[in-house]
Order: sequence, then structure tokens, then C-alpha cells
Amino acid sequence: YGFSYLQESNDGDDELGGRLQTVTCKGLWTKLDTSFKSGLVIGYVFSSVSIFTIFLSYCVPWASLNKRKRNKEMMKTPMMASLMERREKKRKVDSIQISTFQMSIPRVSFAELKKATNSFDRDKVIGVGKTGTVYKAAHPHLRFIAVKRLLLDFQHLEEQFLSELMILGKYRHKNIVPLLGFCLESRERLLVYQYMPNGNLHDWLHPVKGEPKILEWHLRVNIAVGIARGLEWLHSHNTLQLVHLNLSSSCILLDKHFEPKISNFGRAMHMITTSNAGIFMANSEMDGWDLIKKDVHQLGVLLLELITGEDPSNNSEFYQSLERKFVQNNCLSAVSAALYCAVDKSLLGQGFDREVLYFLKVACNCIQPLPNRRPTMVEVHKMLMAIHIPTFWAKTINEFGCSVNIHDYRITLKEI
Ligand SMILES: Nc1ncnc2c1ncn2[C@@H]1O[C@H](COP(=O)(O)OP(=O)(O)OP(=O)(O)O)[C@@H](O)[C@H]1O
Repeated sequence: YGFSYLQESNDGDDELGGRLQTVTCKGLWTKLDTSFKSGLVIGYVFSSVSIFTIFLSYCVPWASLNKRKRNKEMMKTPMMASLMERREKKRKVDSIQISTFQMSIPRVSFAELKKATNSFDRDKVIGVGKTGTVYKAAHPHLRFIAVKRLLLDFQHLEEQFLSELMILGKYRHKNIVPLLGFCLESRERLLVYQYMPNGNLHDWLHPVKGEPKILEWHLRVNIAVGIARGLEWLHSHNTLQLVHLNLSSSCILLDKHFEPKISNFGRAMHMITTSNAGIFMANSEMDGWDLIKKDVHQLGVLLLELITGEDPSNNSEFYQSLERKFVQNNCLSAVSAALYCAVDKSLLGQGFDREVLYFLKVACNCIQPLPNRRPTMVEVHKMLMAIHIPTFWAKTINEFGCSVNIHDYRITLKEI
């Protein structure tokens, strides 16, 4: 339109037309230039925003995916894995701190325990384990206590500490050591137990030369029954079934009446029982039955130690030969008979030889090489009770000086 107008005006006065043409042309060009420019700017802005949006929508997810991939790769490096593990443990410890209020275990300050043990005085040491040192101490409210101070430099001890705390914080039983308190301050980890005046079973079965420590038959049977009762309770607890997995005579503590208390739950594991899938472990794929039978085997070794006095930590030859005995002798009675000569001689000829033999049979039953042949803890407890009752009667009758034949009181022990 502008050009045709200019053409028309050119036909008139040339000079005027020429001037007019120049002025009008300038204005029109300016007009045209501005609208073109603004159009160009709008178009430019619009297209750049669209390109930028498209770029973002495509590239950002890829970038975050790559970042996640990179993180995953980094997690595979040992350093990162251990860092994450530590972070996870710290989270666990923190959550323990919170859940402490839900447990009945009181938290004790490090200063309090330091004072009670006289700054962890060497004279107060009552035991040294693989995981720490145990001190005897007097506490104003808790009377005599045993304070276990875990070694500081072992990372895996953190897990053991948590395990003991979580298990003993929940479980209360006549045959499980009572946990009275705990301390968790910076790098210090301490556990406070009720003090057991008769120490551990291992020291009673293997006294140092010259020490007058003798465990009578009725006490041994009572100890065996108590351990089996505690384990049976753990294995068949209503809601929180548990396997111990670290049984030995040194983790059986004895109170002033020689009642056994199972301790050392650092390796214990929770079990989950389902109606269709059987029993499995809460934190792993392991078969629960195998581990239950592992506890039964460890109890069997402990029963053998109780009756023969052979120390499994020193006399591995005796315990290694057991499996051979099962291969050579095809039935349980034959194995028991083969082991009879190893029975502690001080236990024989006291009027309980029949019970001693049954006890030996129960032990052999528990250590059978095939786990599915071993009895359950409920059965072991029942069998030991069948030995305990006549022993108890015999002791009571002897104490009261009655002239009753104890054999009348013996219940018929089932053939095992
Ligand atoms: N509550 C307690 N009362 C009396 N003595 C205890 C008590 N707790 C532990 N002891 C003594 O301290 C010893 C060491 O105990 P601790 O539990 O540290 O070691 P452990 O049973 O050898 O196991 P580990 O070596 O795996 O730590 C025990 O064998 C026992 O003699």
C-alpha cells in the first residue's frame, strides 16, 4: 500500500512529490521497522522460551538419571559402602535413643558408671571377654551390678551392643540375665547387668588347680534344666521368637542359688513363623529350622561338658570324635554307651547312675549330625525334667534323713 501511494504521488509535482516521497517514505519505513522489530522480538522470545522448555523437559530427567546411576556406582566402592553402613548404624543408634523411652531399661550416665567402678579400676575386673571387660560395682539404687564396657575400636561391636540392648530390653525370664541399664555416650558403649555371685559355669566345670569348686549332680541337672527352659521360652515366644546361636558354658551365669542365666545375646537372631512358609530369620534368607537345631546342638555340647567335664574350647579332639562315633555306632544307645567311659567319675556311684546315663542320652540326641534328627527344645526340656524330678526328690529325701527308697519316687524315664 505504501509503495502504490508513493507511485501515485510521483505523477504530480515532481519536486514536491520528491520531498513528500522522502518524508512519507522515511515515516513509513520507521513504522514498518518498529512493527517488524517488535514482531521479530516477540517471535524470538517465544521461540527461545519454547526451545528452552523442550531442552529442559528432555535433558533434566536424563541428567538426574545419570546422577542416580553415578551415585549407584559410587555406592559400590568400598569407601562409600562403609560410609553408608556407618550412617545406617548411626540412624539405628539414634532410633534406639528414641525408643529407649519405650523400653524399661534406664539409661545410665558414663560419669555414674565411672564412679561406681572407681574409674574402671583393675581390681574390679570380674571377666574379660572377646568384646569387652566386665567390672563388678556397687550402685546406690541397683545394688551390685556387673558393668560391661565394650571395646571401643571394633565397629562390629556396635551391632552386638544394639542386639543385646534390644533383646534384653524386651525379654524377661528367670533363666535370662537381667539387663539393668545401658550407657551410650559419644564412643562409649556400656551394658549394666545384675551381678551374678557365682560367676560363669565354665569356671565351675574347669576350676583352676587348687580351687575348691565342685558342682554336685543335682546342681548340674538343675542348671541343664534351667538352660533348656530358657531356650525353650526363647524358641517358642508368642511374638518374638529368637535363636541364641552362641551358647557355651562361659555365657551361662549362675546366681547365688546356682540358677542359670543365659547371657551374651550379641549374635542372637529373631525368627518369623508363618503358617505356610515355615520359619525363617527376620534379617536373612536362612532357614529358621536349621538355626533352631544349631541351638539344640550347642546345648547338647554343653550337656556333654556338664557330664564329662571335657572343655570344648580346649579338647577339640574329644568333640571331633563324636561325629565318628555316630558313624561307627548305628543307634543312639550305642553312642551313649561308647561315651559312658568319658563321664566324670565323681558323678558315678552316688545312686544316680541311671539318671547319668539318661542325661548322656539326651546330650547325644542333641548332637546328632543330621539336624532334623535332633529333638526340639521343648522335647529336650521335657526329657531333662524327667531326670530332674527324681534327682530333686532324692536330694530332698536325703536332706530330711527319711528312710524312703528313692527308686519308688522315680518316674519311669521314657526310652529316648
Ligand atoms: N552379670 C554378671 N555377673 C557376674 N559375672 C559376669 C556377669 N557378666 C559377665 N560376667 C563375667 O565376665 C565374663 C566375661 O563376660 P562377657 O560376656 O564379656 O564374655 P564372654 O561370655 O566370654 O563372651 P564374649 O567373649 O563373646 O564377649 C563372664 O564369663 C563372667 O565370668
